[in-house]
Order: sequence, then structure tokens, then C-alpha cells
Amino acid sequence: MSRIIDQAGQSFPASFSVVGDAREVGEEAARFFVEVINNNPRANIGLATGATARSFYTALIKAHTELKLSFAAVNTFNLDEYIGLSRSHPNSYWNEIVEQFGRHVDVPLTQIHAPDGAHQDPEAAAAVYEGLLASVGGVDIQLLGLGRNGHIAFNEPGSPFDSCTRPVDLTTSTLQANQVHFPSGETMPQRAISMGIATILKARRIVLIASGQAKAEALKDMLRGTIGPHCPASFLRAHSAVHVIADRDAARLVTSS
Ligand SMILES: N[C@@H]1[C@@H](O)[C@H](O)[C@@H](COP(=O)(O)O)O[C@@H]1O
Repeated sequence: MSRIIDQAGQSFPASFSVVGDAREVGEEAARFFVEVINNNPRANIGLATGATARSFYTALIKAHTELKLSFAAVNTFNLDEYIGLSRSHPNSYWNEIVEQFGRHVDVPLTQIHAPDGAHQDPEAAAAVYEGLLASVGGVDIQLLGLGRNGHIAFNEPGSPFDSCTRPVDLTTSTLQANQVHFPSGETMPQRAISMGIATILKARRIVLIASGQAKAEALKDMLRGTIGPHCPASFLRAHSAVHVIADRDAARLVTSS
């Protein structure tokens, strides 16, 4: 894959790995986080939910059990949370991070952070979260998945470059993709609190993961299309330390082989 050189002469992405399958995507992504935590055991790490991230958490847990990597002083920050779900709801994103990762390592659950989806005033909860991120000195390394429509976190198409953490409406595409995670008959939340584009771009390093054919168009738009709110992930091209990891299916429209 050829790099994109923007007007400032910057190369994007900083690195691009195409691996065989979803498991390898997670393993490759975890290497970046292990390196950051080895260098700084008190690192602030930004976490993503979703199916693609599962193998990433499996790899981090393996680093804990086999390499004795400690998360005891790490703080984690979710990208987003559904509005209307308390932390204890089985489908809350806070709970997803605890179940997939937190309870399998030595991070105290008080150091797992997410926007408060149950707050009566979502605007206020979003502002509190943005303030929390600033008060801890920002995120050292942020994991991002990629929505089929090019969203990152829950920044749906139309999200502005300068957006901060805020309440957002989910699009039909996202609702269809995520409804499967809720029990049949249960209507999923239609809104969420999400870190904004500007919030995400403050992270010192970003690792974006994509797996499967359903992400191929979005990955192509992100890397090759015009930069703009129609494809929120394209705004990542304004950041100098983005590492993209995709499996062959997701990368099929941006690789020649
Ligand atoms: N809000 C989440 C994102 O943070 C996630 O990265 C993305 C991809 O999810 P998946 O890996 O399940 O396709 O969509 C969800 O809607």
C-alpha cells in the first residue's frame, strides 16, 4: 500500500499492516499497547468496543498472563457509551470492557472510565468526560475500530472535525450493525455519548483496526477518498501517528494483491 503524502509533506498512515485474519489484527494491535505500557506503566489507554476488538483484548490478557504485563497503574478510557444504559447493564460499553478485558487482568475497575450513559443530562456527562480526559493529561494510545459507514467511535457521517465529546444520534446503518449484540426483542439505545473527532485526534498515538469485507469500502474511503465529514475516519489523516492494521478482507480495495 502506498502512503499518502499530504500537503504538509506528512506520510499517512505512519504504518499500515495487512495481516491474515481477525485474530492477527488484534495481536498486531496489542503489540503497540504492550510497548506503550512497558515504557509507561501508568499510561492512559483509549479503548474501543465491538467485534473487531475482541482478539485485541485476548492478546492483552495473554500479555498479562504470559509476559506478566501489569495494568495495575493503567487508566482506560472508553470511546463511547450508550445513552440510557447504566454501567451495570450487560450491553453497556463500560461493562463490555470489564467483561472482555478488565476482569481478566489486574486493572482496578475504578480505573476503567467511560462516559456516564445513565446521567440525566447527557450534555453535562459529555462535558465531564471531556474534562476528565484533559485532567489526566490525555490519552497515550487510542484503539479505534471502523464503522461500515466510516464512523470512528460514534462519530457518524456529518461529524465535524472540531467536535468534542457529546451526545450523538446513531444512524440506521450503525443501529442495524449493533442491534445483534442486544437480546432479541430488546430495542437498543438510539443515542450515545461519544468522544469527538477533535478529542480522538488529541491522542498521542492511534491504532485503527479493521477486519472483514464489510469494512473494505470504509477503509478505502478513509485512506484514499477526500477528507471530510462524509467519512469521519478520513480526519485521521490530520494525525501523524496513526497505525492502521487490517486483515486481507478489509484491505482488499487498497492493496494490489
Ligand atoms: N461504537 C463502536 C465503535 O467504537 C466500533 O469501533 C465500531 C466497529 O465495531 P465492530 O468491530 O463490531 O464492527 O462500531 C461501534 O459502533
